[in-house]
Amino acid sequence: MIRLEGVTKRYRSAAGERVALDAVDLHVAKGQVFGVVGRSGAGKSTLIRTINRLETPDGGRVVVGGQDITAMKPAELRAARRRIGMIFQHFNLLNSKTIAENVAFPLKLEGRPTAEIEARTAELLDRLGLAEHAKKHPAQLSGGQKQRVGIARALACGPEVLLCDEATSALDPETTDEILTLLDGLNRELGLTIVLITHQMEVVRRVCDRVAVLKDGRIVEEGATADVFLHPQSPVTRAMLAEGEDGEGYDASVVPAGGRLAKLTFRGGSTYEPELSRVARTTGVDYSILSGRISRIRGEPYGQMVVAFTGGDADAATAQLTARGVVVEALS
Ligand SMILES: Nc1ncnc2c1ncn2[C@@H]1O[C@H](COP(=O)(O)OP(=O)(O)OP(=O)(O)O)[C@@H](O)[C@H]1O
Repeated sequence: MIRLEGVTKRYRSAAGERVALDAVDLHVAKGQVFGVVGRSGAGKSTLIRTINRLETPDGGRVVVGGQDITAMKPAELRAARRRIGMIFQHFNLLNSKTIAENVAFPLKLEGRPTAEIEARTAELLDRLGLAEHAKKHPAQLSGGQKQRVGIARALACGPEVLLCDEATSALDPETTDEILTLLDGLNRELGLTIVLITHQMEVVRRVCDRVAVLKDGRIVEEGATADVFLHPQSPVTRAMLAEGEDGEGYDASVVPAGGRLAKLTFRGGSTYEPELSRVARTTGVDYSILSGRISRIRGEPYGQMVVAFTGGDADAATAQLTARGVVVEALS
């Protein structure tokens, strides 16, 4: 659905030249929710803005729905942008217009008939739970309500792709959750392809099928969200994940002499199975749990824990756990 091929972007300023994107390749399949994470200055905003050409790359190509966005003339680009909605961190609503007028705005720009504009606007306001606010102005709404107006406006022309530029960064955790639930529903119900950029790993954990990690304008890691979260490869991914977690550390000094330390990852059905006690019974190992958590990544349950094995046959325990689909990583 979306393909970036060798996309490069440089900014020139008095301070010199800055490479914001360095030969980025990316593929987002139709119907996916794709997250791009990275630290401040990594190039996330620049990347997402190349998809609807709010930023024009210096090199490479951006192809959306088979069409090369980078090669388009202005009229073609205007037509292509109808298929690509966008929402923003600070909502970017028109403050002098009512909520209904904000939602109707893209349809008016397109010159759609008044009756159609009214019907479509009413439908969107209803869908996003904003009908009672139609005549209000943005200043009268909460942050979460304003973002829902932003989403309604972005959906007005029936896009296939929704770009979300730090869409929940200005919201409190509860409202963030509400907006993420909404985006998740739009993806599942309408098949909308969503690309979001964020510095919040929790946002990716909640809604993204795949994630790319950006550092200094380059993708340092990319994969299915569960794979990247449970087995991060790059230092920046590990650091960003560690920041969001409480009590993830463990005290290795408590490991009994001769004990073997391992990180165990359970996914899907095995998360709730008593695998450890089964294996302990048959191999005679004892285990102590040093840290652990059970959670979900885009709805899929997983468990991850650090354990110390002592006594019995630790090799057999590792082999049995692996055979049962548990990923065992030796830490000592
Ligand atoms: N218009 C501009 N002129 C000059 N430099 C820019 C411009 N826009 C971005 N940059 C620089 O390009 C780099 C990437 O910026 P970008 O905003 O894409 O990063 P980001 O990951 O979105 O960061 P943040 O999370 O802070 O928004 C940064 O070093 C930034 O200072």
